[in-house]
Amino acid sequence: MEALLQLSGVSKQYGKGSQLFHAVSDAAFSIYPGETFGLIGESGSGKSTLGKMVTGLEYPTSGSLLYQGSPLWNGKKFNRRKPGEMQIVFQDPQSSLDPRMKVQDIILEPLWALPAEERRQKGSTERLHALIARVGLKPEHLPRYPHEFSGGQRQRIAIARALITDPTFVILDEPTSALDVSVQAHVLNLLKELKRERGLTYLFISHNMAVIRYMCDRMAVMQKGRIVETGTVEDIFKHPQEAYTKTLLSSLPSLHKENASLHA
Ligand SMILES: Nc1ncnc2c1ncn2[C@@H]1O[C@H](COP(=O)(O)OP(=O)(O)OP(=O)(O)O)[C@@H](O)[C@H]1O
Repeated sequence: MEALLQLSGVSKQYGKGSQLFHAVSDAAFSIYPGETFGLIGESGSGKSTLGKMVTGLEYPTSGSLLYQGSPLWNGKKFNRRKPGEMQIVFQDPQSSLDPRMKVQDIILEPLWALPAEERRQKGSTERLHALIARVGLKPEHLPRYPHEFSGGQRQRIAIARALITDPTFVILDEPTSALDVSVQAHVLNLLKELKRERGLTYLFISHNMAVIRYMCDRMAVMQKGRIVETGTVEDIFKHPQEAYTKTLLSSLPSLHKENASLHA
């Protein structure tokens, strides 16, 4: 099967000279259609930077990124190919949703990148109402502002916003880390259902092993900008090869409450 996304030798450096900082070094992995690929590592390990490079929010310093076999990045320019095909959901819906915009405008905003006819079709009232109902929102929520909602509801708004373009590939960057544990489980289950219903492929970024185990098929472990281990979630949980992965796994027992709520 052809990879949906294939990274090789992807690096990102910030600063120059004595300030030079290697945020991501030589990252390589492939994500196949229909899978959820997890990226785990502690804070500052470079996960978000990698996610941003995949979507063109940050440009790599070097390396190759292929989407369905075609380069996303040619060394100078990011080639978005089909607008809206790739979307991202960020960790903190409080800061990722524009507080001055109404929910309806926030959800419809990504459609402005599409050609007029497609924008009209995908932005129809019928489709918008069906989508918000699917993520657990109501039509009366549409004229309101983000601050009027709870954290979980705001993340549902962010999910609707990501899905309005009918993407193939969605990057979920710590999508539930800012939420209460009980709300987390609901949002994770919603993401799982949406993936099944829409045939989505996910890159799921998290620092939480329990969440990665619940959500992902395969995973990569990142430490200080480098990918130190890649494999199926089952293999890595049963037979971690790297000391760093073992350390991440050893933090799991303290997360048993989170696990319990995930499986509730
Ligand atoms: N624009 C920037 N300029 C300089 N350094 C940056 C920039 N963006 C990120 N970094 C640094 O790169 C490193 C990796 O950051 P990144 O946000 O990718 O890590 P992360 O694993 O996603 O962590 P977190 O979960 O805390 O977001 C961090 O040390 C960060 O300070």
